[in-house]
Amino acid sequence: MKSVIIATKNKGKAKEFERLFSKYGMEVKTLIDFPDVPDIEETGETFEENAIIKAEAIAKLANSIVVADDSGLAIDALGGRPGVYSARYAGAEKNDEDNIDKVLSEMEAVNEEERTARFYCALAVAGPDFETITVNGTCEGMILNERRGSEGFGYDPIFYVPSEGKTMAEMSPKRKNELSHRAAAMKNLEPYIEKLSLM
Ligand SMILES: O=c1nc[nH]c2c1ncn2[C@H]1C[C@H](O)[C@@H](COP(=O)(O)OP(=O)(O)OP(=O)(O)O)O1
Ligand SMILES: [Mg+2]
Repeated sequence: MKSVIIATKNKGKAKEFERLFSKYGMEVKTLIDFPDVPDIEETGETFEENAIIKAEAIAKLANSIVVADDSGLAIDALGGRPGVYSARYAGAEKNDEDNIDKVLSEMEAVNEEERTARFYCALAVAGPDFETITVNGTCEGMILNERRGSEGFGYDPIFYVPSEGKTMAEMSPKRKNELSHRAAAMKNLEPYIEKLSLM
């Protein structure tokens, strides 16, 4: 089976990519299996820049084609925060529960109709002999006042998708992978999957 390296240490993302790439008959390897690989500092100002930084750094180390995902939550009432700081919003140790608590407290006084938000996902593909490419995907939703559901990861329990009547943590993993920002970005990656003969 063909395989692809995803430059992530996030177990939630890894699980989703396993499913998303299995559609192309591809197996996913991540940095979770390579604990010695150092954390790549995400110094970019945009999701795209950070995805490129991660993909290129790991592609260089592995001398291989690498995909990286940089993603996060942009809340309108918070001026787009937590944005590129989503993972470290409540501190450097990257704690999903603390991040959610911080968002909930900042959103406490915000009216229902002003609780609009979207998830962003930038994917970068880097490799030894081509120019790095990037694609994007988004998913629109609303920030709830409390957690709902136990699937998924990150901000999923407070991210409500009106068309589904569910938070992302209440959806099946299969359904989330049909409508998420990551799914949308993967759809945009599709033409390149063949072109880069990742398959
Ligand atoms: O589908 C999602 N459902 C809920 N939350 C999500 C999702 N997608 C991204 N997020 C949040 C989690 C984290 O707070 C940040 C990603 O930060 P981001 O730097 O891209 O990932 P990370 O540091 O966890 O792992 P890595 O850089 O090794 O891929 O956005
Ligand atoms: Mg990160």
